[in-house]
Amino acid sequence: MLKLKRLRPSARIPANATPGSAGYDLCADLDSPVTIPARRTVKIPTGLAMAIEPGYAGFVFARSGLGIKHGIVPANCVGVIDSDYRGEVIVGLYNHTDEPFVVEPGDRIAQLVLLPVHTPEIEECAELGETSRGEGGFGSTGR
Ligand SMILES: O=c1ccn([C@H]2C[C@H](O)[C@@H](COP(=O)(O)OP(=O)(O)OP(=O)(O)O)O2)c(=O)[nH]1
Repeated sequence: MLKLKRLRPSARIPANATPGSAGYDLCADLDSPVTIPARRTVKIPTGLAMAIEPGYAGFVFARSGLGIKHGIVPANCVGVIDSDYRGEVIVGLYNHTDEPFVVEPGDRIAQLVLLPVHTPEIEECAELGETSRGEGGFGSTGR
């Protein structure tokens, strides 16, 4: 169960996920349209707070239409919503284009994906254990 709390009556509770869908749409909780200037970030409120079950976290991803067609994506790439966070979920949207972009009240601005997270105790050590990859990375296997 994902517990959601409306912080304002206008906030939109996302529809339940359908089989096969990974994300819950997050909507802009605005009184009036907000403009994201070119190459700028604007924090868009969702009007929602949530209690994610311990052992999980929420990840705020771009919607592909908004990102690919309009260049509007979360400024922090992917927002992380901690399970103990009880404040409002905010989506910082960045406008990658040279034109202003208008967000209308109720627009679906991002999607929330809930994923299990592993948070083991940290152990500092001198040896990490051998692997066939070793330190190879950053294109070491070619294109
Ligand atoms: O896109 C985002 C990212 C985060 N948050 C909220 C939920 C999250 O649990 C909290 C803290 O986020 P994060 O840990 O990424 O922030 P920080 O910059 O490390 O600050 P803090 O010191 O508050 O952890 O802010 C959002 O509402 N939207």
